[in-house]
Amino acid sequence: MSGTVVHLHKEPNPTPVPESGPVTELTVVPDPPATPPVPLWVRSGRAVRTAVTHEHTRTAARAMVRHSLYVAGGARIVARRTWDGRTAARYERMLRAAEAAGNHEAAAEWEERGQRFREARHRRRMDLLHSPLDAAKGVGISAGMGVGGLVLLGVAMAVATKDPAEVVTPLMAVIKFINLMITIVRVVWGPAITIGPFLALLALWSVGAHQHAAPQWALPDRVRNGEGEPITPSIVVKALRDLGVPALRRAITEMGDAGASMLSPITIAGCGVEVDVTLPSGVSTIEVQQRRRKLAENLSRHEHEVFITIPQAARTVRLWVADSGALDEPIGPSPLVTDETLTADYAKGKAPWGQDLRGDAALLSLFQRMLLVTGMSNQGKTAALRALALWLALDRTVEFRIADLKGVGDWAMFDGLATVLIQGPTDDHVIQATEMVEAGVEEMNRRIQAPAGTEFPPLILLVDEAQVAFMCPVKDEEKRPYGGSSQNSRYFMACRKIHNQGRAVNVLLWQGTQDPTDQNLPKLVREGAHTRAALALGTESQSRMALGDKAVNGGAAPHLLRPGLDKGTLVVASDGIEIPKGQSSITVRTHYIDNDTAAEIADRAKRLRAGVTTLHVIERGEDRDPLADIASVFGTASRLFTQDVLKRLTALSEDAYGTWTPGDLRRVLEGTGAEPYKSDGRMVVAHERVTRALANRDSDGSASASQ
Ligand SMILES: Nc1ncnc2c1ncn2[C@@H]1O[C@H](COP(=O)(O)OP(=O)(O)OP(=O)(O)O)[C@@H](O)[C@H]1O
Repeated sequence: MSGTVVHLHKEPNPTPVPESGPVTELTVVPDPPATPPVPLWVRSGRAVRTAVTHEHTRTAARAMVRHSLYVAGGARIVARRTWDGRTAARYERMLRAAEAAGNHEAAAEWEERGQRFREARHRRRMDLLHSPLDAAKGVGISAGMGVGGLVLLGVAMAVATKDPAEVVTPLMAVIKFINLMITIVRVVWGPAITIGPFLALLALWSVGAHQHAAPQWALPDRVRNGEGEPITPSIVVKALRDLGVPALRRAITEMGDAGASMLSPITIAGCGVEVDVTLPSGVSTIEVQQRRRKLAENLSRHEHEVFITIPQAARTVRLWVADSGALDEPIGPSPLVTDETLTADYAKGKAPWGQDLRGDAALLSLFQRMLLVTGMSNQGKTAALRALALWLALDRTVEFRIADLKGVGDWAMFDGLATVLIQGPTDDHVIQATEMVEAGVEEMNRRIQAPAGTEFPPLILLVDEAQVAFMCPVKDEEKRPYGGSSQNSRYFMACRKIHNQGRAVNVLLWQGTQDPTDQNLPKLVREGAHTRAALALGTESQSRMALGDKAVNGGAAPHLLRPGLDKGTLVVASDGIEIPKGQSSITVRTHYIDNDTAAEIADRAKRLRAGVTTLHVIERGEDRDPLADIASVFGTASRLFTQDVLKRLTALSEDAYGTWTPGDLRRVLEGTGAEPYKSDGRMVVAHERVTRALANRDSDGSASASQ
């Protein structure tokens, strides 16, 4: 017993090791108890089940059923074809199809054709009534003429050979020939009778196999899952029939094979095919559009590989179906990368942004268009926006002022290229970005007031991650919020002003924003953009915010792009890009330009310019104390004209007061008791009143501070 025990504790007094060395103790491990044998019937059952359910068995069974059914299916097809050929069934079917599709013109035409067919058939049948007599007569005459001819030939031979027996020689030769024929037929007939049915079955099998005339489950895997299957009219019609729209199903069932008359010719379009479907009456385009996933599955495609748009023709949907997997292939590099000599032209040029689904270059005109790019996080919004900016930067007349409210260096390459570059997500950065856009508004106003015909270089105010600005809770000293969308929200109002009037004087706002909501992208701002583009979004309502109702009603569906997989793919609604007639949007797969390459392109753009000094922090008014500054510019004067106050303030700080107007001065002095007033017909400011206002404010401030 002790031999089978394994001690888990250390031996307190280890046995002394004999001098000859340690003794190895062997432990006897008992055999595990023998499992009772599984009864034979259970084992046989298991073996049978494994054999029956094995993939090879199933494939073989499927093949057997399939090939048998091909023969039956082939027979059905041949019978129908024969029936169609001999009766007016085809015309009836086409007539029903045209009626089901609501195409009464075509229905009338098919009815007329059917009528003509029946008349011709009637004539043939009537002819057939007289024909046995005519045929018998014909046979009699030709036989008589044949025998006569042969006898004449025999007579000629008899005269020539002087042998009267020759008269019947030609006749006998023909009789022998007929006899030979009968013998041949007799020999061949037996085997033909035996082989004939097999050949007929083979022919039927071949027709059935060609048409895949077997139930879906019995077809080979390749055909069953439709992988890589080309899109044919019958596949499209079947996909539409099984879409789950009862009216469509009924109409197509009534049409039978003639359902294909709903389709335009299927044409190759880029890495897929395109087909227009004229829907039967009673089926609306929206019903098809809403079932995109089902339609895609019926066509053996993924949802993102089928696009449904509404062209101009009434009751018509346009389907674009990608070749299986083609959309997952990357598109080539941007021409900005491959062509180092590329330059841009703001007014006449178009940015090479990517490719549309047809594989054609997607070129976007940026001329006098406000831009809005939205999308879920990390889908390529910044990259898409930056690609446009990089192209436009190759036009040396364009000035950029950029606020990147994420600030992780995505726009760092614009340092030395943009005149303003704000990078960071804090409230301070939002304040700076707001002031950048407000300065743009001032520039816009200056331009609007310039003499007519003045040319203005393009000024692009670019705010990436603009939602940060809209959501900023900070208020300025006049209690005006920087964020929000109220009438006194500073960022919002500045954007609206640029949207309203900036276009004509080339002051343009480009914004990139994430996950749009009514709060982080107010309606008026999103609708102010002329070019709206969206990467993958979460919901249809976001798509509506991003692109507008019109685009989404017309089939734009960025919410159906696959987050993560469709990075860089945008749905674009703009008149700056060529959109197929009748469509309201276009899907563009953009070229990706990474940070390093972007920096190289930015360097090229910098070389085109004489050297730009980038301002990183905007000199802000509130860093100074306007009232104290006004008080300080009087010197010994008791009062000054408002114009002189402004001049002296500008001399004090060009950045803070260089753009001030008398209105700004009035705004600061309003309510202080030191407002400008008229003296001898000119507006003046009194030194003593300003000093008093400053003293009052300071004492108020200290009073409130001491409370
Ligand atoms: N056109 C494109 N093709 C392929 N991949 C792309 C494309 N554009 C962007 N990507 C990929 O997506 C990643 C994120 O891009 P980007 O930073 O532009 O997204 P974003 O939407 O601005 O992100 P976020 O706003 O959340 O910071 C890139 O690092 C890149 O890998």
